[in-house]
Amino acid sequence: MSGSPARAHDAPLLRLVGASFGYGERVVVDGVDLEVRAGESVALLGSNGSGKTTLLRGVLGLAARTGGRVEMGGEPAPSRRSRRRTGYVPQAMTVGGGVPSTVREVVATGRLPLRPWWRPAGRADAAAVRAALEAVDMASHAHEDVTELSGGQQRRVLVARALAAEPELLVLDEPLAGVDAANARLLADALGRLSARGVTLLVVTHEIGPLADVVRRAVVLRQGRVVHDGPLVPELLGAEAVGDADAATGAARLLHDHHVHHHDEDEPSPRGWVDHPDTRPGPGGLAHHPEEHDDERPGAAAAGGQRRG
Ligand SMILES: Nc1ncnc2c1ncn2[C@@H]1O[C@H](COP(=O)(O)OP(=O)(O)OP(=O)(O)O)[C@@H](O)[C@H]1O
Repeated sequence: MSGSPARAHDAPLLRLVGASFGYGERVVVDGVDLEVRAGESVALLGSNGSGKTTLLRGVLGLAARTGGRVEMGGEPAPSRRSRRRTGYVPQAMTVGGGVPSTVREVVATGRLPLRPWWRPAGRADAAAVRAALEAVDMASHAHEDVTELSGGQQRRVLVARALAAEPELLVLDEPLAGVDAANARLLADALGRLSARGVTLLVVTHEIGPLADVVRRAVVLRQGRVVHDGPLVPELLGAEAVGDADAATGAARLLHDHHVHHHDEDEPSPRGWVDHPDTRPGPGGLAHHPEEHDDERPGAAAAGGQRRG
């Protein structure tokens, strides 16, 4: 492979090449190679402490990279542009706080990184917020105080906040942890719909549960290294939740001849799951980078993604 980055239209949405991440001197994720194509739904599995969260944080630039490289659409990441294309729902976070806010207000904060601070929210922002709320079935709660919602509903609000920035890649850390069965089902259904619309999902989870209908591919980490990367299959379901990497590796062997996770499907429809009143290509975005609001926008090709399924 040449040293130059792949052209954006050929490149996986996310690529890790020998990527290592850690804290201080300590390397937690060690030399991981991983490619996620636009439109894929990938679960990141492994036992406690195997490095799942650190890998996500490394991809997002929240944990230090100690080796290798990360690319998004063939370009070095994290970058301002890659952050715009990525939505992040952190682990075990709720929306509690001293100041009462409505659900809609919280979700609207997901739009802040996309516009200069002096520009008031416009129709495109309103449409994106509405679509994000509808995507997680929370539109009917738009005017309620978030602090009065259940934990599971709050989790859906946080997913909506990430969606409000119209990300191409949605990264979720244990989205179902502590969520009751009914809300877990609703959340999984919402993720399934997003996936069907072309949003790429990378989900850290201990409990596949209802996500089994959504996730197509499993990457299992053990002590910071990938020990399985392939289809999510029943053999693996029995092993992953308890972090049984040996069983996962066995499943990987069973699946050796079934590299089905990059199956070609119909060409994707653009990501446009929000009907904007204006037609400017929607950038991705990360709700936690309010300082990033210049007018450099990813082009329509990047915004639409090149779904390979
Ligand atoms: N901020 C930090 N500073 C130092 N070490 C950390 C930090 N965060 C995590 N670690 C260590 O990195 C290792 C991997 O943690 P990480 O949270 O990535 O694992 P995980 O697979 O997500 O675990 P879990 O399933 O319990 O969330 C652990 O040993 C943890 O103690």
